[in-house]
Amino acid sequence: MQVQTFASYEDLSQHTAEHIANRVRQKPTATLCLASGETPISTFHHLVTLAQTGQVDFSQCTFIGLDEWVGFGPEDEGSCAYYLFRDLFGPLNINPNQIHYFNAKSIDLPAECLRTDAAIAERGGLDLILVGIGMNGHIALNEPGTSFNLYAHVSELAEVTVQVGQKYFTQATPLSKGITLGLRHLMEAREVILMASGSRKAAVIRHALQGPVTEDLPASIIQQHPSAHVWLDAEAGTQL
Ligand SMILES: N[C@@H]1[C@@H](O)[C@H](O)[C@@H](COP(=O)(O)O)O[C@@H]1O
Repeated sequence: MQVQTFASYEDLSQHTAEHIANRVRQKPTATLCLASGETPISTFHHLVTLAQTGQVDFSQCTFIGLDEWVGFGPEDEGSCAYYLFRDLFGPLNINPNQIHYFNAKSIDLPAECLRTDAAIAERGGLDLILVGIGMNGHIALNEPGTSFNLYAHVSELAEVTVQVGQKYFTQATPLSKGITLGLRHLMEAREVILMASGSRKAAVIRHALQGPVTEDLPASIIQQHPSAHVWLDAEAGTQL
């Protein structure tokens, strides 16, 4: 695990975008899984600029969705997919057949999980997964207590996740479950980037990186990944 702290959120975002672009230059058919949430937004803007100025080409990549609130889809403001389409897939003109995203409105969510597991396996695994970290140490929607051995699954959201998740919506929105890639996908990905920004993430980053590896703190598993980068801005790194 390589940990690096950048002076600012901008520096963190630019570095992350350059790294992802480099990987795509090396492997234009890469299978990528990129988190939504606030943290990677500026990274996405940099990626769009790099693509629009001809410095990288995503037209042969496959994008796998990381997670979604059950009952929500790309057309719903506040969903995970909504932000990805708004900030990345839309501006990059990604062809829908390059995107594999959970249908979190499906009446058969276990089948959605199997479909997603199969999509990843068919492509030979994830080349790169970019994740954020929740206030309780969740990764994607793998909440504390989730087995490290799961592939895609439906999760019961923790109370803090429901509360913090309101920031993505313009009005109070009841959330109870998520559909998410599992930590086994994270561990099997060829490369992992965990990004964190802001002082509110400093304590959970310290616990995840310097505490025991435990299912009680899902992000701690990153300590065991052979090719993991943890990239922070100065505020998120203050407790290390
Ligand atoms: N489901 C998302 C995660 O995929 C995200 O990475 C994390 C951090 O979000 P943010 O970047 O907004 O802090 O929590 C959310 O609940």
